[in-house]
Amino acid sequence: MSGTGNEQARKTAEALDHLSGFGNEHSSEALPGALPVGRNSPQRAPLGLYAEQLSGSAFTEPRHANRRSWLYRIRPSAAHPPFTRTDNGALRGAPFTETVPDPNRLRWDPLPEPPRGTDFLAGLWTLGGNGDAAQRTGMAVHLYAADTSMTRVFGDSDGELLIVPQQGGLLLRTEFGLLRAEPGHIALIPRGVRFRVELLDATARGYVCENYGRPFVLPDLGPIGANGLANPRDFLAPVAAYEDVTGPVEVVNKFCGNLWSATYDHSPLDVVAWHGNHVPYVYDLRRFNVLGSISYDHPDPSVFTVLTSPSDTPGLAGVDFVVFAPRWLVGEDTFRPPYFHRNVMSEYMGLIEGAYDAKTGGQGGFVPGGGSLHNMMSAHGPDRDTFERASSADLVPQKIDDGLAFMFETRWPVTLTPAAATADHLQPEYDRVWQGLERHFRP
Ligand SMILES: O=C(O)Cc1cc(O)ccc1O
Ligand SMILES: [Fe+2]
Repeated sequence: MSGTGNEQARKTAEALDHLSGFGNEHSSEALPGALPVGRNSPQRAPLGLYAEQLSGSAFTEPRHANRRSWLYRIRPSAAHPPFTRTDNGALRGAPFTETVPDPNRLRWDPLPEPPRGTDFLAGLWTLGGNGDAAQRTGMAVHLYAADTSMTRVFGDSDGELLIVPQQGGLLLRTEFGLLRAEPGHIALIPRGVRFRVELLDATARGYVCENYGRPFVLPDLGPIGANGLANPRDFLAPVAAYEDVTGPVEVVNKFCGNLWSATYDHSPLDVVAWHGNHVPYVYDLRRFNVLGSISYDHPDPSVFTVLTSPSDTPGLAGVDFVVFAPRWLVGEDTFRPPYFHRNVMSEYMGLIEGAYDAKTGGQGGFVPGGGSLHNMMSAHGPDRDTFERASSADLVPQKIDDGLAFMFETRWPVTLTPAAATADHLQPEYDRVWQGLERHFRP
């Protein structure tokens, strides 16, 4: 996309209005009177629009878990030609069965540069995942690298997409309106919602958690109280905005792991008004209210949970999204960085910027745009340099503000795609960060 194109997208992105609040029953109309009052499906919807319900939960799920939106659109979604299979590129879906699950600690450098002309969808590269899209369980880890705005439209029937930009801003044109997601923000596109990604900068890179399971919600706060962690009002949904475009538009649908394409004779981003709670949103991770220990010991990272996808077992997430945001460390007589551990949950970590406090062991390690995978029960923790430094550090209050890292923590091991298992950017020597940890035992 030309510089002018990006400038136009940036101007649009910087002027957006929002609706605030997580999980709210929002409503919005781009034209006055477009939203029916007092009923969802009048005999004739206002302004000659078509009424359509988009369900994100079974009709009969309990009220707290029930998700649906009503869309008032120029043409009904049903007015489309058949979809035919198209190339999946480097995108894969669950079940992941092409490699043997690997118990080793693994770490990758950033993705290589994309070929010129790569849009967000073509730039998606699947690292691995678990569960089964057709069973609506599990998750996948994708990364993306793109240099071109999409002109086509994408929708994922398999799950919701949690997008974590690492470099380059994104303008998300969705059925519900426009959202801006810069590095340090997250964007969530619910299952089935159609959208197009335009680049706000020359290139864009980031991570995507595709969640096949129950939609992400805010974690319960228990004794923390009524406030803290990610506060609901900081989640921003779009206001209605529509494209009244007649002419060929390619629409790509991901269905049970494969991409399917159809050329519509209009843009499906033609929703003039909507109401409901199955809506896309963005959230600025710097708004996260970080809570931690103000006495001793390093708390478990669950205290940094931004969003959680619950399973049928209380407290056991299909996947948690966790952020390691700037914070103070004040623990007394405490080894302050992440401890050595083996976890039944599997941890994929990414770095948006700067450094991560468990991996201070120098250049070429855990770098922005890279990622690490510590699968179920694999032993990991601070690297040698971090351990040595933190074991003898002067325990004055210390501000950690030189990085923004995150974790997708999932209940099942992550099985790699062949592309991830054999990637040139897979670091062959990652194990070495734990070599040379000396024996200090003095019985
Ligand atoms: O492995 C990691 O770096 C993630 C992590 C962070 C932390 O603060 C405690 C446990 C944990 O798994
Ligand atoms: Fe860990």
